[in-house]
Amino acid sequence: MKMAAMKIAVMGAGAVGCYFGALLARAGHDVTLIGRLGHVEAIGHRGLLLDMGGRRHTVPVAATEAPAGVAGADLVLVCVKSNDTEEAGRQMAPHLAPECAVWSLQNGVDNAERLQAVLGREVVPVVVYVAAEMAGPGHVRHHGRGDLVVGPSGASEGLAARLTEAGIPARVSADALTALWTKLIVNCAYNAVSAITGQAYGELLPVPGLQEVMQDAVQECTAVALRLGVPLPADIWTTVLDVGVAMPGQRSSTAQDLARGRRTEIDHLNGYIVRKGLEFGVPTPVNRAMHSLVRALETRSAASAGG
Ligand SMILES: NC(=O)C1=CN([C@@H]2O[C@H](COP(=O)(O)OP(=O)(O)OC[C@H]3O[C@@H](n4cnc5c(N)ncnc54)[C@H](OP(=O)(O)O)[C@@H]3O)[C@@H](O)[C@H]2O)C=CC1
Ligand SMILES: CC(C)(CO)C(=O)C(=O)O
Repeated sequence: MKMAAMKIAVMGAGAVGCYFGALLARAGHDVTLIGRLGHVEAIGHRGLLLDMGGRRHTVPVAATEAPAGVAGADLVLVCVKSNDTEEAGRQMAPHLAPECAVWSLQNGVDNAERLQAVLGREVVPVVVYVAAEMAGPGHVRHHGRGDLVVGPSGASEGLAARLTEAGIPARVSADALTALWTKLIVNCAYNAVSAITGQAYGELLPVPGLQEVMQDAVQECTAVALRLGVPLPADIWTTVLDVGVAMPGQRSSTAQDLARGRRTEIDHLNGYIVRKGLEFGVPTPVNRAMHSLVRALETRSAASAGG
């Protein structure tokens, strides 16, 4: 028997939100994207463009600037950057239906917790494995993967099954926090270094001494995770190294944000480790240096963007 379509809202119509929103709309779900005017107008005018697998798809989907677009949704996917979490939460809060499930599809380890504090309801952390970018207004380009690891909750299994049917492999795992932390540590190793040097991973890994600096950052992250009681994979450095080796041409999202004059998520990557280190008495000098240097670059790129 065919299951009824779900009503799904995406808060933050950017790369991640448009990619998953497009797949869900194509599978017949009633999707509303909530985003900025340029994207909303383009999507309203000619549909959402999705470049995937060497083809361009035009996906008819509702799009609005109004946070009230979450009203009546069975599921809200929160896909804003980590700096925008609280604001997005405050905007959505008055409109959420009582039974609506809220998932955080964001990098960083505390978005679900921060959103939960604003909304006063459960928010499920979801680890997102995808490479996607906005190619223009209402136009998303998919580069690879597209699977989710979903934190456990009463509704997680049922919803993950529906997403999997829609072509989004989603598995529920009690280890979602460990997976989020592993991703955070990868980001803490590469993102600032790539942003500061302007190099791709295949260029920076062979630089004498740089891997040792990255290893020091990873060791600090591991010490913080241990203090917080978060289990990590046994050889986390191998996991970190493998990511860079597998994508030699990649520059970090932090490097890309800086190049576009956008605020980075560094406060929620190395900056998070520094804050937690201070709170629990764990020294984090390498993460502190990475965080401060990227903040300095942000100031410079904002000043040049302003003229
Ligand atoms: N892109 C990728 O491949 C991956 C990204 N991630 C993570 O996913 C999260 C989302 O990233 P990504 O999709 O790349 O980011 P994007 O910047 O592409 O998308 C976020 C969008 O949400 C908009 N937005 C922010 N606040 C609001 C609001 N209150 N109402 C409406 N729209 C809003 C932003 O607008 P504006 O820019 O004007 O603020 C932006 O257009 C991040 O945490 C990222 O680290 C994880 C895995 C892969
Ligand atoms: C490319 C990757 C996986 C590692 O830095 C990433 O998540 C990012 O750039 O934010």
